[in-house]
This record gives sequence, C-alpha cells and structure tokens, in this order.
Amino acid sequence: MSKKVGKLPPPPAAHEEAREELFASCSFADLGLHSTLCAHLQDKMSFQAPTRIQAQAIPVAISGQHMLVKAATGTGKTLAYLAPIVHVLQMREPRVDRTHGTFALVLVPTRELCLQVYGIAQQLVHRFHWIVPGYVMGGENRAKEKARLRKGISILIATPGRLLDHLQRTASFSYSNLQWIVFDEADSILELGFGKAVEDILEHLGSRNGATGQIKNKGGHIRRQNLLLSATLNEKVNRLAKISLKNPVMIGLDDQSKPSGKSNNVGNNHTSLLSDEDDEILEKQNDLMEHAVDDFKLPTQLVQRYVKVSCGSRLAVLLMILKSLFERQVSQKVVVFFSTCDSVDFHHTALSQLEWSSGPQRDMDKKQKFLSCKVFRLHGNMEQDDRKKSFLGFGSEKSAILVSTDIAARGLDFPKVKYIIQYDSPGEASEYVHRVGRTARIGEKGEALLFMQPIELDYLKDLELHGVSLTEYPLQRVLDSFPVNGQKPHKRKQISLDMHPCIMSLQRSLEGFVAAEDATKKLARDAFCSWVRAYTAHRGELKKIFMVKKLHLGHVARSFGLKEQPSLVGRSHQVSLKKRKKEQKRERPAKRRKLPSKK
Ligand SMILES: Nc1ncnc2c1ncn2[C@@H]1O[C@H](COP(=O)(O)OP(=O)(O)OP(=O)(O)O)[C@@H](O)[C@H]1O
Repeated sequence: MSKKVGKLPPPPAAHEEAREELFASCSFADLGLHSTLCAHLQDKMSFQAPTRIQAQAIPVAISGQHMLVKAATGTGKTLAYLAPIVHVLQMREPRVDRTHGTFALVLVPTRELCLQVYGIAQQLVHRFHWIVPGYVMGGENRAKEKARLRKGISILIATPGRLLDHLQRTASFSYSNLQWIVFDEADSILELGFGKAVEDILEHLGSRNGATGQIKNKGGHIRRQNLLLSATLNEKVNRLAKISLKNPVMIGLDDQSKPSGKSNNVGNNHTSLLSDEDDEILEKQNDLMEHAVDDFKLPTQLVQRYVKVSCGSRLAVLLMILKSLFERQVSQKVVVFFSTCDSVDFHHTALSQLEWSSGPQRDMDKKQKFLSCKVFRLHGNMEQDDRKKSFLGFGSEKSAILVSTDIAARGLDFPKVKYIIQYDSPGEASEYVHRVGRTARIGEKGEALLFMQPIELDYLKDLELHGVSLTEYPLQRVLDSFPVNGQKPHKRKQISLDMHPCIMSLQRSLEGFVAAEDATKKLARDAFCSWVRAYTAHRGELKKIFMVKKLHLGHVARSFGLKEQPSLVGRSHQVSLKKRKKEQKRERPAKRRKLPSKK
C-alpha cells in the first residue's frame, strides 16, 4: 500500500536564503561593542544581529588595525566602520569634547552619500550626545561650514574637493586628534578624478603611507587607522591602499582572509597614487586583489535580466515596462539610470508629463497621464537645493520613479526600491554592480533590467567575464497584454518590435508630445546631443561594443521623440558644453590639475 505523503514544505524563498547567508550568528555585543550602543542598534534602529561583513570588520576596526573591505552592495558596510568609531569615541577619557576637533574623517564620492552617512552617524550617537557628527560637501555654504568646523565636529563626513578646500583655507579646522580616515566607495572616489585631491588630503593630514601609524599631538601619540571600503575594487584602490594603509587586514578579498589578523603589508614608500612604480609588496597585494578586481559579488536574491530593444523604440518600450510594473504592483519604487544630465532632464519631463488615451482614437480628448506615479530626477547639474529635495523626496515616497545619472549609483540606500532599470548601459562592469545594488539590499527582493540594443549584445559577455549573467526579459508578452485604441489585447502574430501596434501608438504620442512645446523640443535635442557624446566616450574594450558609427542617428533621435535628427554642432550645444565645463571646474578642482609625471 502506498504511503500517503504529506505536502512537502515549500522551498525557502530566495530572499529568505539570502538573509540567512547575510547575517552572522552572533550578536553585536559579541563583537565587543558597548552595551548602550548595542541596545540602541537593536531597539531604535531595529538591527537584531550583525551582518557577516559587520561581524568580520567591527572587531578589526575596534582593534585599531588598518582595514580593506570588499563586500556586496547593501550588506551594511556603513555600520561596519561607524559603529566601531562611535564605540571607541564614547569610551574615551577624558570625554570627547567639541574643542578636541575631528577624530574621524569619512570621505565619500557624492553629496547624497555624504548626507546619508551623516544621517546614520547622527542616529548612532543618539545616546552619546557629546560626540558630534557633521558634514562638509560641495554646493554648501562655505562660511557656514567654517563656523561649524570652528565649533568642532567629532565625526566629519566629507566629499574630497570641499574637504581639501577647508584643509587649505580654514585655519580653525582642528584635526590634531584625527584617529580614523575612512574611504567609503574608495574606487569611486578615485574614478571620479579625486585621486590628486586624496593625495593632497593625506599629505595635509600627515597620513600618507599609513606612516608609522603614530601621529604626535599635544597629548602624546595617536594611533592612526585608515579604512577602505567598497563593493568593487580596482587598481587605483590598490595604489591608494599602498600609500595609506599599513599592514591592513583584508576582508572579503579572498575567502581565506580572516579578521583574526591575516594582514598584508602594503609597503610604505612615498609613492604617487598614479605612478606605475612597482615593488615586491605591491605585487603580492596585486595577486590578492586580482581576484577581487575581476569578480563581483552580487546579492544572490537579485533577479537580473536584459531586454533587447531596437534603438528607435527604446523610449516607448521603457514607458510600457514602467506602466506594466506599476500595474503589477501599485506600490513600486523604481530607479532608472541614464548616461547624461540632459538625458535625465528630458526623460523626467517625458515620464512625468506624457499623456495618452487608451480608448478609441476619437476619445483623445479624454487623455490621462501615461504614468500616474511621482517622478523624481537627480543629477550633478541640478541646484543643490533641488538635489537635496529629490534625494529626500524619493527616499520618503512609498511609490515613485527616480530618473538619475550614475550619481545615484554609489552607496545610496533608498528604502524599498524593488526595480532598477539601466536604460543607458553602465559602461564598466563595476558600475553595473553598483547600479543594480540599489535594490535587493540587506536580503530584500529586487529585480534589475538592462536595456540593450541588438548591436550591443556583446556587453553581456563582458559582464559574464565578471561572473554576472542575465536572462532575457519577456518583452513580447508584456506588449501583447496592452490594449491599444480601446481594443482588448488578443494573441498577436510575431511582428517586429517597431511595428507592434502598442509601440507605434505610443511613439506617435511621444512625437506629438515633444513637438507640442518648444521647451520640450529643446530638452529632447540637448538630450540627444549629450547622449551621442556619452556614447562615444566609452573606454577601452567597451569602445568595440558601443560604436557610435554602428548607430543610426535617425533612430537615436526617434528614441528622444524627435522626428528629425538634430545637428550635433549647434550653437546651443556649444554653449551648454562651455557652461558644463565651467561648472565642473568649479566643483572639482582636482580633476583639472596636471597629474604627476610617471616615474
Ligand atoms: N545589522 C543590520 N541589520 C539590519 N539592517 C542593517 C544592518 N546593518 C545595516 N543595515 C541596513 O542595511 C542597509 C544597507 O546598508 P549600507 O548602506 O551600509 O550597505 P552598503 O554595504 O554600504 O551598500 P553599498 O555597497 O551599496 O554602499 C541600510 O538600510 C542599513 O540601515
């Protein structure tokens, strides 16, 4: 007689498995953190247990050793360095006081990340009111920052350009007690051209080469501790590590590295960050980092797909996919990445203002917004106040779209983002990793979709080389489910994407929308020009995949709702180019400096 078998329990959901993998089986107290801080983490911040990376990094950071950490996005790296800093500072005798100046310096690549890390620092010092966090960053009022620095900031979060500015010009900025320098998103700081600024900062702070690890101040010697963290590392970080870390503990760089003190001497020659000088020690470290540079760890529960779209239909397809996402789930948070600021501006307008009628043609006067959710935008050419509003606004919404440049790709922790769309390809595989890392954080579910033109599909092979593999998105099915001109969807024959009734109808609406207002037309033209420029700017091997000469510029124009291809050499284009250069000069003095000659 066959035995009746009870229903098998369902397999654990991917994100539950991911959570198990993410968290350590110890408590914060086991890591040596002060009981008041542990209670605060648990009761006020709802952090029940440390993540594995925190469990590895916190004891090392408390022990005073230099540290290099590589861990997947959304695994809690911020707490991994801030908690030990707060822990050590609250124990300090005599008690930390504003007049003591800055003890910890956290360098971050973007203003938004600066605000975010500052927010977390504020929460962590809640029970230790004598520890004062603060920030300085581009776009803020220098005089007010000077006043705050004069009063004293114990934990200072900063973007490199503005920090260097204060080091050079704010005499009352006291850092003689400086104990920690943290590079959060270390590779990005260098990629953004802050390499020279970072060297100058280390020079000012007397912290090049990890020096002796001892800095003399009035009260005696202070042990300096430098910490470098990112989800991706590159050769430049290797060099930064070489000049700023002494015997660092490597965490997450290879599976054998343990926090118990396996350390790798990184050397202490006075060497330029950008020099090619090699030595035995650097070679050893290179060996260790080679694996770390090439292979990226992504959250295991993240669903990654690509959608193959011909150039001219890209925008119509984007709109369709967004609509289907919000229909599938009313409460959605989506980030869409674009390659340029102008492109963000244009798409922000199109996504938030495009109207259409899903009824029969004669009902065109009963138009509604195509997407009814809020749309925020974020890029580096926005006024600082608008930038802040977007960052905070999108963070606090339950359901919204954020259209952004790569400025949102690094470190930003918007709650409940479920979907990432890379409308323009990210270029370097490391940028892919950071963009998709805005979802599926701390074990949550998340999906990512990469737009690819048929001519660009080799990019998928490039990603595979870094251990990233994507499956295809069922676009035809999504399009076939849409009613067009009030007609219910029915099984349609397989036709080319550009000829799909749904795409054709939406493309007509888009072209009408762009043509209706001169201002919109200008936005579309500027976006087109900047997009083509960005396409030509791909570097190295990627130039062979993203070849501008393979593009049909008429089709590119179509993807901006333009019926005709605008000139790429127009006056307005030249003016905006000049304006942008001027702004960049003001913002990033480091980038225009001449690099030191290679030895
Ligand atoms: N131990 C913990 N338990 C629960 N949540 C946590 C814990 N530690 C951090 N978090 C939360 O996890 C999220 C991600 O943290 P964080 O931004 O520090 O990640 P990250 O590793 O720095 O990511 P990225 O590489 O993208 O910068 C945040 O919302 C944070 O509040």
